[in-house]
Amino acid sequence: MKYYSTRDTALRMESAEAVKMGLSRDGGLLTPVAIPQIDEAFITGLVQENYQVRAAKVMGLYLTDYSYDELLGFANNAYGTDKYDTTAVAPMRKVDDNTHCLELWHGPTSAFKDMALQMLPQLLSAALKKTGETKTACILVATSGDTGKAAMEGFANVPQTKIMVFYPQDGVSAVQEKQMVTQEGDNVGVCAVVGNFDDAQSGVKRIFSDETIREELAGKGYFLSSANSINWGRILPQVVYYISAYCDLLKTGDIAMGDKVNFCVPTGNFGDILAAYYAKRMGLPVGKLICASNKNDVLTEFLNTGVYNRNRPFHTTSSPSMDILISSNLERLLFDLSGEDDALIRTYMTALATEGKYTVSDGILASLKDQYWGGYCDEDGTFTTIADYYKNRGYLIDTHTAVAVNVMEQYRKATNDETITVFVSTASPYKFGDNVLSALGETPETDSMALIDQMYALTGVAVPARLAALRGKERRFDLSVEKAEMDNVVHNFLQ
Ligand SMILES: N[C@@H](CCOP(=O)(O)O)C(=O)O
Repeated sequence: MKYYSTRDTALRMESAEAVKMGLSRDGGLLTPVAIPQIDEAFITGLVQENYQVRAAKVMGLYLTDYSYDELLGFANNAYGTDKYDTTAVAPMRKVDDNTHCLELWHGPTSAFKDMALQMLPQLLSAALKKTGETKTACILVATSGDTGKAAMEGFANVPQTKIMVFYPQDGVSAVQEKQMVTQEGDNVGVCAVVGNFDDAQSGVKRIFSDETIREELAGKGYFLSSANSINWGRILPQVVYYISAYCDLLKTGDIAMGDKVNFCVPTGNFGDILAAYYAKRMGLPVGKLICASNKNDVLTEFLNTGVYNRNRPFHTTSSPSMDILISSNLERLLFDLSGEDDALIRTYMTALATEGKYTVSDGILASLKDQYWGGYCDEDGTFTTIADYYKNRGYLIDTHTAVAVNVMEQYRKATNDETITVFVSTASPYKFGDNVLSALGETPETDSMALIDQMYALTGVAVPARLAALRGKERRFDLSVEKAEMDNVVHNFLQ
């Protein structure tokens, strides 16, 4: 399988090269030139397999310069019980006959990002060998809370890599910050940015596209790469869990082969719901993709009107990982829906960069509406949903998951669609204890570990071991910079 750029379809490279680069030099996203197709026999063949085998088989369709044994080895390393608190890896929880939850936070950092970021470092290390790379990869990450920790956890002490994470200074939860600033490893760095996630992400993209910086770094023996979902090696492992969820529903008899399933995904950077779209495009029987946003409703408006307009207030919410107004992965979706029209994508992305908005064609808008339904949930809705799920169903969910549940219910009300719907649970409630406790009517503690204790005392829900182990960990990083200083941070990090 070859890869090209959403902004240049003349480009060609192998998957190892695409994983290594992370982002195309032209600013576009590296994307497979074709979407492999799966049929009922392929899905049936996965049903009795464990998650690791499912991952190796699905990923092998795209990563044709990696062997099956290699991918299976990576999957065994990524998803073993030393990392995950359940052998199911991505377990399904039945909520009622029409509703299931795909829990993606059983990994080492208690967020869905682990599903890809326990895999990506292995794909990248292998890519360095496959491409004969002698330089060290400097992985730059922008995070609104979850990706940063998961990326550092995956890349800590991985040879021939260094990783620097930028997060918005006042834009992550207390537990997320504690996880990041206490990260161990000789090759990791963390820095707060005065600003929001979009500032951090734009800063990282600016460094990526600066040829002078690239040349300077090359002179020091480094090249830049990414662990954000702009890297194809992040999206692909996420495709796996949608196919796996379908297999699990077949296994339990909740659906029959060919039955359609909706997925409702809480969305910020558009990576997770894009992975569901790829699963559908591969031939998985999927109905609607329900795109759930928080008060930052740029995607909801876009899916309803075809106008993407980031010129709006940026809201800091109780679901900080979704506080994003520039959803990077939308570019891959538009590329696919436009019939791989790289010139059109360049036009849209230039307009986004210069005017902060673009409007898609009527044809693309019609396809968007056919595939997606977009809705958003404000803070009251988020809190009410957490309280309702806990009190009436005994299910403690985090703020991001609550946004998904709330929007799923809005969708059902608006459409009367009774298709079985899987909502995606992206993080443990313990990562967002202050807001979850407030939703349950409690006055939250301020310290991150006290919050964990308080939630456990109230609910008795098991605390993820790696979060409990944060207690007493010393802060290693306390750097904070203006966004214009991010280049210097990278330079200093690589001295
Ligand atoms: N929600 C993310 C933001 C970055 O998203 P990514 O999927 O592109 O890595 C976070 O928690 O950091």
